[in-house]
Amino acid sequence: MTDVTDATRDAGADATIRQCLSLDQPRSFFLFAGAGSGKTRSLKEALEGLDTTTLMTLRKHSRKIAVITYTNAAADEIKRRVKADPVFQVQTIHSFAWSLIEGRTADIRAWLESNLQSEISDIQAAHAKGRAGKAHDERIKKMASKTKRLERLAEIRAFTYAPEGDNFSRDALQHTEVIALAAHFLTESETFQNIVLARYPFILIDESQDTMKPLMEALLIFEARHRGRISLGLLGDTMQRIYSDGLRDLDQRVADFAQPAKQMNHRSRERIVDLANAIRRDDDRRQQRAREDKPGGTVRVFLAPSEGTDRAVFEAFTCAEMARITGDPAWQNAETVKTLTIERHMAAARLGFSELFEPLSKPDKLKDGFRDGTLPAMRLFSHRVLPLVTAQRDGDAFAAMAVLRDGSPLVDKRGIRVGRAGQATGLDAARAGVAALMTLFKDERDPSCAEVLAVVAEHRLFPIPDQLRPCLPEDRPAAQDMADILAELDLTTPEDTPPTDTTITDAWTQALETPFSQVAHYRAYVEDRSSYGTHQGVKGLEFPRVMVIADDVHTRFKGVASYETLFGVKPLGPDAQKKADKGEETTIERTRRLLYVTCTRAEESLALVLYSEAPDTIRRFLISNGWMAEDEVVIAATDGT
Ligand SMILES: Nc1ncnc2c1ncn2[C@@H]1O[C@H](COP(=O)(O)OP(=O)(O)OP(=O)(O)O)[C@@H](O)[C@H]1O
Repeated sequence: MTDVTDATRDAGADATIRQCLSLDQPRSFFLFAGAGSGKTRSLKEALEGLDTTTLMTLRKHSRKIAVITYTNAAADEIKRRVKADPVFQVQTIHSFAWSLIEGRTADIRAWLESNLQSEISDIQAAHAKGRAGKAHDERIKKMASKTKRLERLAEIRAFTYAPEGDNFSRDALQHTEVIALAAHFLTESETFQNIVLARYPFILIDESQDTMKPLMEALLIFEARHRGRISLGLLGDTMQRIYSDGLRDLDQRVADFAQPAKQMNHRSRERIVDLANAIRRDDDRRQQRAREDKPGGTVRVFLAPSEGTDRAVFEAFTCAEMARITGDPAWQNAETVKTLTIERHMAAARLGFSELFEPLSKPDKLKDGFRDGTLPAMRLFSHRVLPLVTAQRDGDAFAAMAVLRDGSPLVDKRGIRVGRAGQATGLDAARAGVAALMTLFKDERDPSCAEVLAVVAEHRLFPIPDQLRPCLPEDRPAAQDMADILAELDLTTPEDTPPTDTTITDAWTQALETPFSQVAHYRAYVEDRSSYGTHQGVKGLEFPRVMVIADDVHTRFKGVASYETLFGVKPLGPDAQKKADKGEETTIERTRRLLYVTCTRAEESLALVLYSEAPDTIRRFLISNGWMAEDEVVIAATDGT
């Protein structure tokens, strides 16, 4: 018998996956294992390890292996590992869903028609019961726009969809529609199921605990119906489910799947693995082993009162202390410490884009898109104007032209056609617009976003999204002209929302006062290029030094998580208590999972910075629950020093 080592202890899991990925006898599997256990690595190795006969057979019959990742970055990493071999179709869930339904115009139209009709009748029913007021007006608007979309459905020749982009045009589908359509066809259409079976013998999903419920449900139904003809491979960790999109009881839905197990944590040093085990003990009790060649490691908690503590000073002190305790000077270099905050606004303040963040993160219709970088009005600045200005500053005419080609109606061939008699061609107009834009930045000036917007609109450099139109200076005819051009190019949003919502306009009016330089900080942040991340944004990643900041007082979306509740400073509210009694999820479980995800990103050392109304209570919780030793908790004086 060979000796079991850390490297071989979990080898059985990889062997099981290899057996499941068989064209003759495909079997579904569910690899759910803790943080750093090498799930993603197992996925890559399973793909790389496929034998030549299997690959040749797949190619011969134009079949593919679908690999679904949570982010584009993860997809790119896997593509690199499989040397971009087209037999592997690696993409995010939205791209995958779109690849399934793209081109099925008649079916999509029929589904949309019935969906819009039922949405309209739901709104009508609510309308009949409702009273006059804001909601009443909203419903009228919604009904009108949905009715308009319904009437124009027949004219659409082909539906379009950009998994990450702005789905503006009349023929564009929205993200939720694409997911719902794929789920619908997968469960309702036998022909569709046969096409999917013929195309994909194996569908592998990483981070499947967070895969959108409707599609995951549909895949499970589809798999059960065709068991033995397909391998649905699910990888993930229920303890790392951080979005409400994921299927809560996924682990109980896969009783018939092979269930390879893993014990090791290959990422973190022993002390960090011990903490992760302690956090998990109150949940599903799964425990991991650290590698023998990764002993030691450092964990410290830094507690300070939420009132009266200067966050910047306290966090600088934390880094200095961590450098001293670990003997690792990199703790004092902001770029080599990954700082994780629960919400973007905390990072926004620390990164310097608060003036954009404050107004735009409040209104319901803006906050999600703003936070995840998909809000069309924000993208005008972050994904059109910013790269254009950067390219111009760098003297990169090619890059500038690429930005214009991608988004400017002036350079779009339809835009050139719109040029009326006596007007300059689109290209000349674009050049003049860019020159005007760059004058704003002359002599190191940092213009406001409002100034930038005015120039963009006046020169029609880019389409002005609906939400920004009421903010355009009224004395310029460009606003109306732009609306005309948009109507002609059909670049309005599908439901053509009339931009009359004053909350949104007020938010934008305030945000537009922000110096344009903050847009670059914002973009670096949404693209995760800064040294700050959110609890949610770092799944799957790892960093040598991690600082987790928990600051309930500065948490806006109170329902998301509450460290004060997790650590027993605040009790659950009566409603939450009722939920808990019924076995439903509460803030405590959600916060515990977020804490688990963040702490397990650390490889070498971890600092937890907690601001609390009762630091002593937290200290007692941590020590009595065996999460921390006494000398691992550093507590600030009551005045925050
Ligand atoms: N068998 C192994 N031997 C050595 N290193 C490993 C092994 N498996 C994984 N690792 C390393 O451990 C780290 C974590 O692996 P990986 O990211 O695949 O884990 P994961 O289970 O997907 O993590 P998480 O769920 O926390 O995102 C990586 O640096 C990886 O290279």
